[in-house]
Amino acid sequence: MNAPVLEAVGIGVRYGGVRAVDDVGLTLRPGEICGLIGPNGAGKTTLFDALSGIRRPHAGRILLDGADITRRSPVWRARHGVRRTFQRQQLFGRLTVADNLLVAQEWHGGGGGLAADLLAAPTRRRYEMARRERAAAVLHECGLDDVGAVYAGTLPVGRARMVELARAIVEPPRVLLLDEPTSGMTAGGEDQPPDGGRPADGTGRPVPDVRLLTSVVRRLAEEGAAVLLVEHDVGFVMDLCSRVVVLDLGRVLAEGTAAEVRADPRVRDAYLGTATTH
Ligand SMILES: Nc1ncnc2c1ncn2[C@@H]1O[C@H](COP(=O)(O)OP(=O)(O)OP(=O)(O)O)[C@@H](O)[C@H]1O
Repeated sequence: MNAPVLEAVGIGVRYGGVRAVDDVGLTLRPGEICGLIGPNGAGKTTLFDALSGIRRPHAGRILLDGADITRRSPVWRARHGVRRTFQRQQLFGRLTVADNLLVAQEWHGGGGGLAADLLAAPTRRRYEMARRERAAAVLHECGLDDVGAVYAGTLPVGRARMVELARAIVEPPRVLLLDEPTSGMTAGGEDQPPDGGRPADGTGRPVPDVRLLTSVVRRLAEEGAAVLLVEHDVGFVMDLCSRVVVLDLGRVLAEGTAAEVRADPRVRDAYLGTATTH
């Protein structure tokens, strides 16, 4: 088994008296897609906040390639390949979709930063072209060809979520944390009218966002990224994830393959009885 890329050991996060995350351990290996499920308030987003550096845990350590990054900033983590999307979108609404990706490339180091600015003009142009090609390829893969010039704030929720994903992966991630990525996305069928530039399936209809998302996540994992996703759609999680971790009241209630977790009576009692199972 390959070495973990990201490890969380004994993580604890409190809000005043509330133990939102309590002694949680988690290991992510390159190439795996891991689901994080649990009832509302279980601590999933709080754990994401700790892993991505937005919230400092009061207990525990977070390791990237075995090195302690617990005190590193969110920007440092993003630059080192730990990327996330948010439950409530955080796009730059007054920038175009293409510019949202451009800004992410600068933040994530793909722009070359000051080093690129100081290089001779031909080298700088090569950087610039490579960067634009990567952005165009990711926009295409995410079904966003037709909205590159559109202001991100004007997009419907599902497509804005795809832009968030595109922004997180425009420079290749090592760890990708997706917080409820399918919420607001079309699953396909009659609710999704054809529109120009989007990839079409065999029937000529555009490929639904959820299917695009699935294929992007699988491609990233095949290329060695570790993916952790929070999702209330249990059917989606069970289909996509090789491993599932169940949180309840801030603690890990169960962990295993999708089949193991589904069969666990404690998980059924705490969560699956009430969850969405498409
Ligand atoms: N900013 C905050 N201040 C105080 N308490 C908070 C805050 N954010 C979350 N909590 C509490 O921490 C606990 C964990 O919340 P969290 O949002 O991490 O759960 P979750 O599993 O992501 O829930 P959901 O599925 O509803 O998004 C809950 O009891 C919640 O009320």
